[in-house]
Amino acid sequence: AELNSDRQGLLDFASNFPHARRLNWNINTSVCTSWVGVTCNSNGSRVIAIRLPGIGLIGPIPANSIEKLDALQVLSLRSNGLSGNIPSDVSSIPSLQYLYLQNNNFSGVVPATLSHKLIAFDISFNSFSGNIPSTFHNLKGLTWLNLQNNSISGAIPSLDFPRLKFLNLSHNNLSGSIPQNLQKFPYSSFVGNYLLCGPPLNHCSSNPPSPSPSPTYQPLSPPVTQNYNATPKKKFGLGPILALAIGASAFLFLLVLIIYVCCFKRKSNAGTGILKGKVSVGGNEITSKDFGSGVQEAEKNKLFFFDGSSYTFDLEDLLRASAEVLGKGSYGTTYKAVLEEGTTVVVKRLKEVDVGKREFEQQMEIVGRVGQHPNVFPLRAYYYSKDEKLLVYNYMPGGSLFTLLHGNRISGRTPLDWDSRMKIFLGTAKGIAFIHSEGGAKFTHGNIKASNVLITQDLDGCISDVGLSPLMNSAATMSKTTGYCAPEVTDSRKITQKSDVYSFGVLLLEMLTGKTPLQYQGYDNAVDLPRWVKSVVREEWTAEVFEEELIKGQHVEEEMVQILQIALACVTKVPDLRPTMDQTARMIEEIRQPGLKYRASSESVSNVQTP
Ligand SMILES: Nc1ncnc2c1ncn2[C@@H]1O[C@H](COP(=O)(O)OP(=O)(O)OP(=O)(O)O)[C@@H](O)[C@H]1O
Repeated sequence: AELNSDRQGLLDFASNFPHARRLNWNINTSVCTSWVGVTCNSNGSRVIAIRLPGIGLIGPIPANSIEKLDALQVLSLRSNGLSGNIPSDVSSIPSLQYLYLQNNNFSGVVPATLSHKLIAFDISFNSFSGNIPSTFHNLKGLTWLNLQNNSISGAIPSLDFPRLKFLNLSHNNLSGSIPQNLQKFPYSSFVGNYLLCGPPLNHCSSNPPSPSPSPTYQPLSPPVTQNYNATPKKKFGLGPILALAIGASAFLFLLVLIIYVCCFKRKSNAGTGILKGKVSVGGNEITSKDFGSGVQEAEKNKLFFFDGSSYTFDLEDLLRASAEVLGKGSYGTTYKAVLEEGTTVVVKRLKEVDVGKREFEQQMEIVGRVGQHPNVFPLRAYYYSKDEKLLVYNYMPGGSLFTLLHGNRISGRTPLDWDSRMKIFLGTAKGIAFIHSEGGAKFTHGNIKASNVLITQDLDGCISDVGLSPLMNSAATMSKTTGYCAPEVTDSRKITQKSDVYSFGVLLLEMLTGKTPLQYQGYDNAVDLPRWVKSVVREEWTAEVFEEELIKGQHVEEEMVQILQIALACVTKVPDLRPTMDQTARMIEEIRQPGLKYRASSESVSNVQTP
């Protein structure tokens, strides 16, 4: 019954807009699966999000329509031609968390009745007037508030937004001093309010600035009473009048220049979104082929989110985000993208995908399932079109194991201690073992390496890029994995669970030696890390294998030797002699918990020469 009421609300809304026919909201199709821009909860019983950005809706929001959707969490109607007031029954839907109405023609006063659950509220670039209501006080969870470019006047109330991360009140008619608790926001949050003062704008002077204040202007101190009769009136000569005229013209010229510069800046800022083709590399903005270029206009809402993802942005939000290139890997380019509402995600733009839509979607379904293990990095959303394939992940501020191991050394920071390494050995092994248990125990990873082990907040290892190798052109995927690649894998079709075990063995050696596995030249003319380690061990120089800093640690040598044995078992040349990933994980676990009494049944471990 509730879904019926949601459906009716949507139909009542659409009935007001001739363009809405394009939405394909057909009474005979399923609201949750077929209606464009509509998202339901996981059991399909309620509509929780409406995202209709830039689809040409013109006119007022009809009464008695959207307010019927009383489980709605996201309402995005931005970049349309909507006008009139925002019905208070809509803005106060109790479950509403994200309200995006920017870039429309709304007018009237800023809505005072808002859902207490609001996290983001954006009504920028409209024609709202009136004051900022003091009822905003109730919005304790607000992280994003954008009221820029309206005609809002009056003083800024001293609002307490404990979670606010983004604030923009610029280009309104606000006046008075900026409340202290908002002074931490930048100049750009307040600029363009000529009667506003105090940090980060100019300090407030005791005389209210001219021109004369608006009716709601509240002077900071009582106005200075002027006794006009007290001073004798002076007659001005031609000189001062000329000076005044020149001064006034110079001021006008300056004003025009400032307005021009502001407009120009706004235009160029609008181009920093990924869709606009500007991304930054190492902090420098560059123009590059953007990852939105293959997105068709009609497909902008087809971002597929996995269950458990708390993100509420749509594809257009993503494409407008400002982006920074994190790196170019064998599967494509990876971007860190910061969305308008402040969320940071990672977007992988796949190149050379070798499969059709159906196969891609089937693989994504498995990837979604595998991502439920704590040591497997979950995919949050994906987009597929003929020309563009995008994958969305959480951003991990801890970076990858590669940076932790090798980046730290470059920057002179303390190397990873042994306990942390043990935790990462075990976590990563468990993650890969879980991957191998999926897909009828036939699933593989195919690209295990240090940059694909992301580091969680509690310093655990989480294996990323899961399930991508079967999607890719086989030659392309092998280009960057040579140092980790098992000798039998000549192209990606030859990837097996045992070749993953080999790569994991290389990863263990990398963490023991502190050396990168690629093209290592060393003893015995060895060219890769496993061969180098084996040659050193054969010469009974075992201690030389370990990273110097590790040797300094106390009582860990025995554990290090045990891990070395496991690593060498994993990099055994003959695939069948390598342990399984599950066995490997359990062997690592047993080092710290001998009570488990696990012994690998494989002869592989006993084959390894004890160092
Ligand atoms: N979710 C994430 N959070 C933080 N950093 C990430 C994330 N995903 C990837 N990275 C980092 O971004 C960089 C580029 O990643 P990408 O996966 O494109 O390349 P790669 O791991 O070097 O190669 P490959 O494509 O073969 O996996 C790597 O340093 C990687 O560790």
